[in-house]
Amino acid sequence: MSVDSATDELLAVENLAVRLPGPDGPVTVLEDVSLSVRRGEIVGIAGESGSGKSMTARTLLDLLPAGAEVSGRLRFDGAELDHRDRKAMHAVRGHGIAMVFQDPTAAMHPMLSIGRQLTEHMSVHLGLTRKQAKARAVELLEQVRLPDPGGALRSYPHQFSGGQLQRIAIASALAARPKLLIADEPTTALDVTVQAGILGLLDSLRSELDLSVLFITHDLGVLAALATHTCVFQQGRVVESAPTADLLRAPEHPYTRALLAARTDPAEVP
Ligand SMILES: Nc1ncnc2c1ncn2[C@@H]1O[C@H](COP(=O)(O)OP(=O)(O)OP(=O)(O)O)[C@@H](O)[C@H]1O
Repeated sequence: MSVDSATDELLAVENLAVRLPGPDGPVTVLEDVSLSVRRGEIVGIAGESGSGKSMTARTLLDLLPAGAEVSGRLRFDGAELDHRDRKAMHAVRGHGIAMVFQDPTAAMHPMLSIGRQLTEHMSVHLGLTRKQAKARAVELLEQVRLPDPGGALRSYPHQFSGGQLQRIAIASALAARPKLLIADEPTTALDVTVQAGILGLLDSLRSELDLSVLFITHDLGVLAALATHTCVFQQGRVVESAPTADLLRAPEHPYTRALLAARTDPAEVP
């Protein structure tokens, strides 16, 4: 590996295994998972429901259920991460890695204005004054191309469309200037055109902020124009890992081929 590619690395996961307690003893949910993300790169994680995509994200964010057994190596931003070191994991979760989910309202309070949600979060976690937090909130909403950021701060979640709410959730996730954004099916609940807007936004943020993105999806096709590299998960393992263009053009693993074949072309739906 050249020096350049070594310093370029933001995240490296090596031989990660996760076991969760079950009624009949520990259940393996991840086995021998390895992947890496460079700075300013979007990497896709694809696989069916239950394949371990979210568990991988939850391991990185230290959000595993109590009693989880984790083994393997995690390296983030040049430092070895010890998943047993709660303080170090907490620091990474707070500042280095942020997450957006399929349902943007999941992390929002329906009765609080967008401004209050964004600024309170920043006052508590980043120690900003009210004025600083408001200025930062406007800046964040501009970054996610939400029209009229000032007006948006005075509005409530129900006044926005699903796509706009997802932009606000992304703005909130960017508040602490994370280096890695984990996006777990962020466009699955959206119309196709709105979906394209969010994908375009993530790619712009990637280049403007040198942000890395781990994009989780069950739809391999979404990754075509977005992710440079894709890992395909099946039953808690990475069965194929390749540059996205190669993987889509010539999938090697039968499971990847099946995933591609299972894609529904909207034009074919009667
Ligand atoms: N709290 C839990 N305790 C035990 N097993 C769990 C728990 N949560 C998830 N699992 C199991 O872990 C495996 C991986 O689940 P995971 O949520 O990572 O899948 P996924 O690929 O993200 O699926 P989806 O697209 O539905 O979110 C599944 O077999 C699931 O049943």
